[in-house]
Amino acid sequence: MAVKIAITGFGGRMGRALAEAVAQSDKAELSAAIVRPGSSLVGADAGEVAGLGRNGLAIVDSLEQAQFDVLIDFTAPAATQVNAAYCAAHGRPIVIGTTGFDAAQKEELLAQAGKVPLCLASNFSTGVNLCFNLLETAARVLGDDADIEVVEAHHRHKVDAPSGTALSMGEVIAETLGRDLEKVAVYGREGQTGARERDTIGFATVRGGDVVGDHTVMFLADGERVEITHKASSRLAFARGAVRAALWLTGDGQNGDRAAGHYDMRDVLGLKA
Ligand SMILES: NC(=O)C1=CN([C@@H]2O[C@H](COP(=O)(O)OP(=O)(O)OC[C@H]3O[C@@H](n4cnc5c(N)ncnc54)[C@H](OP(=O)(O)O)[C@@H]3O)[C@@H](O)[C@H]2O)C=CC1
Ligand SMILES: O=C(O)C1=N[C@H](C(=O)O)C[C@H](O)C1
Repeated sequence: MAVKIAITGFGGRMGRALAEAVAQSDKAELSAAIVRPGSSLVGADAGEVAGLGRNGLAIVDSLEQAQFDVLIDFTAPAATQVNAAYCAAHGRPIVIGTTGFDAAQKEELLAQAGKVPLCLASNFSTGVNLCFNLLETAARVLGDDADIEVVEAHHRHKVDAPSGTALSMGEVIAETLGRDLEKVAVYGREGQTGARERDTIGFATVRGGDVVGDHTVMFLADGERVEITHKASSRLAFARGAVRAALWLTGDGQNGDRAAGHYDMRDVLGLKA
């Protein structure tokens, strides 16, 4: 039996990409498409809204009206909090791609992982998760001799900065080097900054056009530099990863749900040592 997937933020860029990724999977089916309460999309055909052709599923505006085995949520921090609490109260696994949480929001969100399996990742593409492992190696080999800078570029509509992925890259590097990212991060530079301090990790943000998501980490040493770059050219790269995570959380609908807990995409891909 196909795993029943519900998607919140259905009318958004990722909501539509997720619908396409679910349609491409032979192990999953779209069972609910949820939008903001009162949205003009309520009652519209989900397949048509996603550009996939009519599928007979009417869009709804609350999780109470949805039947599902697992929820995929790419919305905004406040909405994700509410949706995760609903899943925890109703024993449903949840995949979360939303970025831009502050520390308190993240702590509250992760408390739900005590009740249900929860997969939270700033980036669900296979390539970025591979990059996290490459960054660990690069940091181990070069980190003490190199200045480390993270540069990211995204489309003009993105509302949070730096991107969740850039922050995750910084966290992976800082953890590998035994540094505390909160203390060493430098977010943009302007004016009389003084010379660069060796242990800092810099972040630079570019916003514009239709860039799906570019990330480069530079390890800048004396006489040489290494750059690790990922460029997404389609949101399907994220959406397919999120569907894979949803199937993984439910044991592909065959083996029952995973144990309650906090997972990420590197768990799903088996990329953790
Ligand atoms: N982890 C990953 O791999 C990726 C993560 N992202 C993240 O996913 C999130 C969404 O990105 P994207 O699809 O581009 O953004 P969009 O703005 O296109 O979509 C967000 C959707 O969430 C809905 N939404 C926002 N707030 C609420 C609310 N309070 N209640 C109900 N619905 C709400 C919006 O509804 P409405 O239109 O009515 O406002 C919209 O449909 C971002 O945080 C982004 O950073 C994006 C790509 C990949
Ligand atoms: O908002 C986006 O578009 C993206 N957000 C994620 C992030 O903040 O890292 C992932 C991806 O880069 C696209």
